[in-house]
Amino acid sequence: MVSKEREVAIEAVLKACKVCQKVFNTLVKGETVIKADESPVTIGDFASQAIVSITLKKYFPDFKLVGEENSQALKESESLRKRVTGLVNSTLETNYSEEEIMKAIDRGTFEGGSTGNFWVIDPIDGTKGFLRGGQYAVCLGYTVNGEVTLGVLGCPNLPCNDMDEDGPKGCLFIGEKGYGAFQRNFGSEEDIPIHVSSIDDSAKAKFCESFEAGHSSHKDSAEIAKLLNISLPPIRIDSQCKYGIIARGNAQVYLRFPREGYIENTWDHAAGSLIVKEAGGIVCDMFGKPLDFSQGRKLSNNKGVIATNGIIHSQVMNAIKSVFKLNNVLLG
Ligand SMILES: Nc1ncnc2c1ncn2[C@@H]1O[C@H](COP(=O)(O)O)[C@@H](O)[C@H]1OP(=O)(O)O
Ligand SMILES: [Mg+2]
Repeated sequence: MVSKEREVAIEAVLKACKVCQKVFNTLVKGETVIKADESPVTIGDFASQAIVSITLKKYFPDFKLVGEENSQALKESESLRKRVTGLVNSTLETNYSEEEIMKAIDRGTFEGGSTGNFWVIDPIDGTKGFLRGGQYAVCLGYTVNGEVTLGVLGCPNLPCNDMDEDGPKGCLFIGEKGYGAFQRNFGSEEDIPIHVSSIDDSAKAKFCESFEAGHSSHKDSAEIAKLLNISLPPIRIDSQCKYGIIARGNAQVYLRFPREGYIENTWDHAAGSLIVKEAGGIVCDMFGKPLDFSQGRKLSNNKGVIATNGIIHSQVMNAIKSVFKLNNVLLG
């Protein structure tokens, strides 16, 4: 059974990916002088969130949305407002006013929490990857009583087949609680079931982590990889695409160790973590606690993120424990 939410989420994410690709092709490539407050990524973020919000409203008029963006910057800048409005209208072939676009973006100010149904959107996850022409994702999750039940990731630059850079690119990952995980390539209507890797020997495993060392300690993950006898170099890519490559078996371990004090946002993990779980993997924080999406806009009960194929999960958690004990970090 395919839920209405799932079909709507796919439509919303595909349209948002379209606007992101348009922004990249016309602004990132073409624009040489960019004002700080009107960077392509800012414009793309707002346009993507507006498109997702407008699409959700079409089918679910009372929807609630936890989104990364709000319209404050658009209220303060007429030219930003005009550009975002123009982009949304040209992509959707509509004629929304600037006020309607800002209202759509501001649907994303919902606080989330442990009760009721709401959507969670990261309009462009991996902004640095987006600007580099690397990996980024449009990430849409659906939460029921504090638990993610649906996740769709749109990954416009991700190779469709393994990590084959020479083949076709652009795919969706779809996960629905109890129904498994799927990949749908851009331009196709076929949902291909995906599953985590069956590798049971950590020495043969591949791990992935943030491209940006500032987002996750590369030093700690290298120590953990050494303990696990992982010899292959890490796959470093931006965004929730990392969850996608774990879910389809290109890597077995995703390690995320942010700096002390950093609390993750729910929109950075909602969709991807469900997709890995539905593909047969395990997702938790660095202490082994499940990610708790009932705490509002932040994962305030968690620290770091670990995703594995499940089979080598306990080995990975043991290696994490010993590395952080060695480094005198208090483990819960
Ligand atoms: N210091 C940080 N530590 C961990 N994650 C961060 C940090 N700063 C930003 N992020 C978030 O990490 C996500 C991208 O992570 P990755 O490294 O996996 O690509 C982004 O959503 C980004 O948030 P933002 O969307 O506000 O830029
Ligand atoms: Mg993000």
